[in-house]
Amino acid sequence: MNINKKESVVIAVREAPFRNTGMQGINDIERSVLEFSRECPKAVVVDGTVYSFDHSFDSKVSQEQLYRTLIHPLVLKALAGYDCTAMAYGQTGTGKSYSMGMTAERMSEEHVGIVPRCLKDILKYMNINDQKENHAAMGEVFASFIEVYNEKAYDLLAVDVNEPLTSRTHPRFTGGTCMPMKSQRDLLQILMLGTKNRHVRATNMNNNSSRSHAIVTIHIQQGFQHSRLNIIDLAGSESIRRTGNEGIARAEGVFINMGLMGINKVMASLSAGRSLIPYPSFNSQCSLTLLACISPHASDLNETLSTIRFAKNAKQMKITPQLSQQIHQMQEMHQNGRSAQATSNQGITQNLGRLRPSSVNIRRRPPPNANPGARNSFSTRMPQGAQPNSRRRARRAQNALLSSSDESDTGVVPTGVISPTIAEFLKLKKEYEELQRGLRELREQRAQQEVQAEEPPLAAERPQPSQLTFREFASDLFSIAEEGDAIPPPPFRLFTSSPTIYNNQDASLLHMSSISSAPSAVSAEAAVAAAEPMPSRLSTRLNSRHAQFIQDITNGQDQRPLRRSSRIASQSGGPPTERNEAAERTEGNGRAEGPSQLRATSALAAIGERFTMDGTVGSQRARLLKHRAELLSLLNTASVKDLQALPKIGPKTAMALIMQRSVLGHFRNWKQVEKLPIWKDISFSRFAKAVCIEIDP
Ligand SMILES: Nc1ncnc2c1ncn2[C@@H]1O[C@H](COP(=O)(O)OP(=O)(O)OP(=O)(O)O)[C@@H](O)[C@H]1O
Repeated sequence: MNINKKESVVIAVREAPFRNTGMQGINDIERSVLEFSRECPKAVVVDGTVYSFDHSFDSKVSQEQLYRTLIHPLVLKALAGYDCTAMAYGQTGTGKSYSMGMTAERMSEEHVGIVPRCLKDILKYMNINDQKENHAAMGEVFASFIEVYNEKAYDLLAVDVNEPLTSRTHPRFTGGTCMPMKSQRDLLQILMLGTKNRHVRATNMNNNSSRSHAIVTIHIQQGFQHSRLNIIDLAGSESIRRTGNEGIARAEGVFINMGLMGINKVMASLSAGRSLIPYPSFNSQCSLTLLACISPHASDLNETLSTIRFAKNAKQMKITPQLSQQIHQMQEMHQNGRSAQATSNQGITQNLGRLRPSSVNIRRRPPPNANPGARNSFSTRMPQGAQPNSRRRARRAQNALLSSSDESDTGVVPTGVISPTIAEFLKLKKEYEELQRGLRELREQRAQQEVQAEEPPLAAERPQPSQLTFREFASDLFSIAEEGDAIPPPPFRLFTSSPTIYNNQDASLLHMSSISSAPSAVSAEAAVAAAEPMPSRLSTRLNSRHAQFIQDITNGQDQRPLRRSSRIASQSGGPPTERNEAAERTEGNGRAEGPSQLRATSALAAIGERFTMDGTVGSQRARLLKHRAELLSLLNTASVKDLQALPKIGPKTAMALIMQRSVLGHFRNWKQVEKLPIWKDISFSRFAKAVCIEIDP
């Protein structure tokens, strides 16, 4: 059986009888706004306008005639293996439930609706009955009954429908309890159970108004073929103003209208040619027959016109019916990634009697090797304007990063590392730059001295302590001893959380350099010992001058005059500042230590530190690693604005960094940072140089 596209969507209108208003004779007075003509059986005239459909039925049409004309062809399609849907749409009280035959009331044959008639024919065609052993049966038939109430799906055949766990299911409900059907009695049972459980309420417009959308699905199992016939009784669209509903009924009305709006959207999608629709009974492969129920009342004209519009739009839907077997095979292919050939026919059989997956709810599978924890992160919105290519590149890079399990990088953030603030970092960076400059000058000076020096005997060359002032010594080393200038702190100590390096006696610094901050505690041996591992590139002369100077300071033989400020400080006995404390410490020598001496001490510390570093690669490396770890910690905590304060980091890079950080959780090591795709415009090495992490110990 081949179905052409035109036959796949069939639209019909049916006129409802006049409502019983309770007012005697009113129906005799009121004229219908609908006109039907025998000459044009497909047309209906609404308020003077002609609308044409596949079928139009006036109020006198019988249930049997309606079924034979409209639904019987659909039954034949279902028996041929196609999924089909018959749906009633329209204003409340216009006979949708009556037409569909959803009620279990005992009624005369003429009033029997579509569902029982469909089942009767299907059982007959399949040679199924409950009298015989069904040896001659061509297959099996099952039925399910579900409702969608307030946007939630309920299995009306569940034992206790009010039990939330058994009745409430996923919104994209695609199946339900399937009962085997062998006779009309079986159907009556499920209709009784279903209608008993279904939400119905008396309203101004209908004494028995359905408050939910109901779906009876007849499953036809013929060998390997499994097709479905969905019969849908939609709740009626209602104007809250006209129904006068309040409370729960009003809320129900809102949900009903929302659900109908959803159907409108699906219809619009199908009209636009989209094929991925997440509804099993309303999709691009499922043949559809729509029965639009309209009211003859002039007072309902707006609702009638709205229903007519809905029916006209429904005709625009692009549906390409496919054999349900093909659909299931496609579904299996998509869901399991297996070939259609491998699809187990047994699986289809097993699906019956329990929830059956949607035949078209195909979702793209995530990449098999994707990190499950990070999968959600990929759905994180990319910055606006990001091109698909850049998104792809970013994803690739992220995958690479996530799959990299290299934890061996020495920049791993140690626990307890305090991240410096951006302000601190920038200050430290400035200090670092000054230090670099100072060291550069020092190297140049040393080079000059080495060229000039003719290596005289040490004893003769070494000046007397009294002859060597701090200024002379410091100028030898740093050329920065001008009063008020900062003394450069030692390298690699800068990038810690403590920015107070200038003109302060940093205890830890001195400790690290093996020289105590108190001159009295600096022994000549310690100083000489600190000076001993003098690097070969320092001249011997410089080395000896340094050692001599340390000894002079230790012995209090420095003859430099005190500065006025220091004298005042020591005399006033004011609050003990660091400087005053230092001054007090020198009381034993009868002299207070002034700023020059403090600078000297700092300079000593710097020199000692440097010597130690030159002599001990391990400590230098440790400081560098600490700096790197701290900076990495900073990258893990700073805001976009703060990150932009870093050198080489603009708004785009900062934003990208934050995004990558949110994807990864945090940067585990510098290798991860280096591999980020954000370094396209500026190379990572330039950034590393700018933030001083490229220094290799
Ligand atoms: N063609 C018809 N012949 C005889 N009675 C009808 C016909 N259409 C509807 N009725 C009667 O009208 C009343 C309302 O019909 P029905 O409950 O089917 O409306 P509905 O559109 O399903 O309303 P709702 O959307 O509120 O559920 C019922 O009592 C029904 O028996």
